[in-house]
This record gives sequence, structure tokens and C-alpha cells, in this order.
Amino acid sequence: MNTILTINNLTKRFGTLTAVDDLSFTIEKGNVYGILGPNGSGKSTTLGIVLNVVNKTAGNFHWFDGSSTTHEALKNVGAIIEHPNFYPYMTAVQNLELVCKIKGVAKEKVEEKLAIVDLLERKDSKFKEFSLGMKQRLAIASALLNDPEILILDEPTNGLDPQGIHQIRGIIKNIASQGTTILLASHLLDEVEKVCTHVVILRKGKSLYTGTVDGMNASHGFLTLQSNDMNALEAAMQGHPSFGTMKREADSLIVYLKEPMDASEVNRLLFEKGISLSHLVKRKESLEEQFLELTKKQN
Ligand SMILES: Nc1ncnc2c1ncn2[C@@H]1O[C@H](COP(=O)(O)OP(=O)(O)OP(=O)(O)O)[C@@H](O)[C@H]1O
Repeated sequence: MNTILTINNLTKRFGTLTAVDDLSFTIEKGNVYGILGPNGSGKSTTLGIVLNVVNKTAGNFHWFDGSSTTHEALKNVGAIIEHPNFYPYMTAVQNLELVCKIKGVAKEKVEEKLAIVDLLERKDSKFKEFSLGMKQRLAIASALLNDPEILILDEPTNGLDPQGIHQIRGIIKNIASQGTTILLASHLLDEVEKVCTHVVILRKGKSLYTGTVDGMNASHGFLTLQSNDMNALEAAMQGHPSFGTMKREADSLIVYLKEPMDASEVNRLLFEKGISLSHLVKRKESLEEQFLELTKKQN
């Protein structure tokens, strides 16, 4: 059982608004996935659909190998998609024991899970005395009680101070290193880069990029070049290890860089080959920049 979740052409409309738009991706066991997007891009709606709390409009999804119902499959999923909700006057242990009772899990799991989230020392403190970070960690412990195959978190570090953020990210990475698959929604590129191995970037419900986090950062930019002899220019650039895909666009040659190189270096290299350029622009339009640009526009 290596595929945890398969999503095909999922769409959710609220009236005229398309919150999730023809979204497809797969979650494989053992990875840490981020759904990254600015506010309102459809992250929570996507999580809501796969967790059976929001009805889809079109498309489909299935958990694991698809052989059991979503209701059955969700018994192997741990999720925190709302604010942690526990009884304020009960201690951490008492709250988790209650969850054990509801989920039909042995009470012995409680201390094991409290240790994972670094709350064992505070196990007998009342929930109302906990900081926001501790409440979030208790929620993670609660979601882990039934040893789920996958842990789903919606904006796990929202509202926390830098220390709390650091602690939660460390705990998530630690849980992942023990073999639990993770899916988290975040509007923070930095968070996804630090915690995740894979990412789905959403914009207005549509996927902009699906793949590894390393792949997202791989772009070194591209050059737009013009010369009075375009054929000679293309020939001079071909075969050089720094230059990748090339394409002619109108009067220009577009060349993608395979490794970092600044424009002056490109100019010098071509000059040495007898090519004089009438136009040279280097641009780096990585997904990272596109994402930051997007986030800026929508906030
Ligand atoms: N129940 C609902 N009724 C109408 N519109 C909704 C409903 N739930 C979500 N939306 C809309 O769907 C879009 C996607 O919302 P969603 O909460 O999934 O985004 P998000 O990426 O999780 O953002 P955030 O982090 O702000 O929650 C938004 O425009 C939102 O206003």
C-alpha cells in the first residue's frame, strides 16, 4: 500500500465561485506534502473534501487502494483542520483519554503520543493553562492516537510565536521521520520549503505546480537574446553546458540556464565567439517568485 491518496480532476463550486478547479495529485507513503497557496486559494476546501466534511462538485478521490469506503479509510487518517477543541478544566492526559474512549484506542497510547509532541512533563496540567503552541501540540498528539497512516494539518503554525513555530515544525519532521505521511496546508512558502518534500501550489483553486520542493527551486532563470545574425547566435550557444532548452520567439532567442550565470558573463562568452548582441535580458521567473508575487497581489 504505497499510495495514500489519489485525487482526480476535483472541483468544488460555491455558487458561481470555483474554490477548487480541476485539481489532481497523488500522495505517496512516507513523504511530506504541502498544499501551498495564498488565502482563499482552496487549500481548506480541498482538505475538507478528502476528509468528507465538504461535498465535491465534480471529479473524484480515493484513499489508499480505493477498496474501502471513505468513511472506513478515514479511520487510518489523523487530521486537525479546525481549532484544537478540548475540555478546558481537564488535564492533557484526561482530554486524550477521552479521545481514546471515543476512537476506541487503548489508553496506553496517551503517554507515547504526549512524548512525541514534547508535552509529557505537562501531562497533568489543565488544557486552559496551555499556550497556543501547547494546545496545537496536544491536538497533534490527539490526531496521532490511532497511529494513522497520514497526518493532515491545516496551517499548523498559524498564530504561533517563532519559538512555537520552530517547535511544531521540528515535531512534524520528527513524526515524518518515523514513517507517517504528512499533508499540510500552508500559505507560507518558507514553511513548505523547510518542512515538506513535495508541494502542490494552488492559485484560485488551480494547481500551478505539483512536484518536489527541490524541483520548485531548480530554475536558474532564462535569457532573451537578439543579434543581427540569429542563426550564428543560436549555433554559438548550442552545446555549451550552461545553456539548456532554447526556443525562437518572435525576433528573440529564449535560452534557459542550467546553472547560475549572470548576463555580463553571457555577453563576454558570446563576444569571444564573434557574436555581438543587440539585446540581452536575464530573468528569473522561478515558481518561488511567482508565488511571492501572487501572495502580494492577494493580500
Ligand atoms: N462554505 C463556503 N461557502 C462559500 N464560499 C466558500 C465556502 N468555503 C470556502 N469558500 C470560498 O472558497 C474559496 C477557497 O477557500 P478556502 O478556505 O478553501 O481557501 P484557503 O486556501 O484554505 O484559504 P484560507 O487559508 O484563508 O482558509 C474562498 O474564496 C472562500 O471564500
